[in-house]
Amino acid sequence: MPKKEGSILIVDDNKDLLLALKLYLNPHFEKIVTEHNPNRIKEHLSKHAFDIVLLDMNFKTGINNGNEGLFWMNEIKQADSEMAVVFITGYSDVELAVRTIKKGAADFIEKSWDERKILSTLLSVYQLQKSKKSITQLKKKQQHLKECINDQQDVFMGNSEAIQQITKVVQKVAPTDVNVLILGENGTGKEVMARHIHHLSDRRDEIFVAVDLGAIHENLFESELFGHKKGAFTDAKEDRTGRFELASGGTLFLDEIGNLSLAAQAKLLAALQNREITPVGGTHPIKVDIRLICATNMPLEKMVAEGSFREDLLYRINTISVELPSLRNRKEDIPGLAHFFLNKQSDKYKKGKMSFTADAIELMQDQAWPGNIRELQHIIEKAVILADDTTIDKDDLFLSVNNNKALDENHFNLIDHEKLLIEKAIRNCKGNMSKAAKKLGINRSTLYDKIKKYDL
Ligand SMILES: Nc1ncnc2c1ncn2[C@@H]1O[C@H](COP(=O)(O)OP(=O)(O)OP(=O)(O)O)[C@@H](O)[C@H]1O
Repeated sequence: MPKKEGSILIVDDNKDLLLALKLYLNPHFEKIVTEHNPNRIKEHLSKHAFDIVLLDMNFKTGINNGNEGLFWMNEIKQADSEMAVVFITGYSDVELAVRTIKKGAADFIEKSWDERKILSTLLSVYQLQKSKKSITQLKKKQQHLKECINDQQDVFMGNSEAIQQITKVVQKVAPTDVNVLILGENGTGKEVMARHIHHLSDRRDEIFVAVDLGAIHENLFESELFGHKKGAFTDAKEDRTGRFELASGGTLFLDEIGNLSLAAQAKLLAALQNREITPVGGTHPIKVDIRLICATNMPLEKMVAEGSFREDLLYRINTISVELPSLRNRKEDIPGLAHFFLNKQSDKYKKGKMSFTADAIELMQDQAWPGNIRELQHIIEKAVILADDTTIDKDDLFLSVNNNKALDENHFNLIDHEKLLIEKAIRNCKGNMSKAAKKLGINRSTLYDKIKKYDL
């Protein structure tokens, strides 16, 4: 016996018919409520979430124009516009039936008492109703996801020369459908930039799907990206939609593209060239319409020269490429970013209005930030959590002076670099001068001479 599901309210003035229908339908539906008085329909609807109302067309004897049924259907639709109403009519009146369906009825059944037909009509209306409900639910979820995407647009881009240049390019490129490759060190905001491009594009109301290719096992690459059919391999317990299909209509963001094996690169290239994918175990290809944005922190051109990245794939993904600067190369943006994170975190941890001292800002601008914006964000979050009052000074950042301190890429003064290296070695060796000297490749007395000379 199949699982009983679905609930029906049956409204008819003929009590014998109500009883007969209830007995007959009982094994097939989870809940059946019968009512002979149409005035009580709304009361029933307010008490229970029905899937279908099975409604008599004519209640008053002698009148069979169906108007009464249409009146009650309107009442039902006012209470619940999505409710499926199926009419019961004693008169084989096709015109009337068509009129009811035009007005919003899901279907109609005749009182001719063809049991199988009644059941099959109700079951198919129920299935349709179930699908409609899940579509409504999916739309709500999609709306929620879009709102989350918009939330993530809460970013601080910055005013540095480098960022202004990039913003100009991005504004031109975003509304087109061209593929974009975003380069940059870890934590420089590649995903944030990809979302920003999506947000500025004509696809902004569609989905943005991000895939971290570095986190996908080689064996699962195809199934993850192109989907699979139930039974295609041992663990394929049911059909699965791949990320390409999921992103169709919207933007697909492939992060860490430099991590793909050559075999996976070939499969990806074929999908991008044909703009279609075939799920693992599937028999026919599915068209996909995606805007592709890729990102990596790896030197793809060098990898092409070495043979570990396909040149044709690189050409396909980098119609336009954007290189995000490291944080140490956009120091002018550090105060803005720091304040942006400070406001966000102080709101999150309900710390009230907080501020930095000038020394704290200076210290942050002096750091190397190997983890870039992500690291800055973490440091500020930690400082906000641990702060005793609303002002964050340099000591509250828990960054030791000169820790991670970096010199600008264009700083070529040898002495400055030597000083920095000596400090770093001493710190690394926790003050053990013999070890530090060994690390630096000099003897202990030379190290002391240099410490004295540079007043370290
Ligand atoms: N412009 C920005 N404004 C605000 N926050 C940002 C900005 N750029 C990056 N972030 C924050 O920094 C963190 C890292 O950003 P994101 O994940 O985009 O970097 P990524 O370059 O893609 O990193 P990875 O190379 O590790 O994948 C995120 O928490 C993000 O919210």
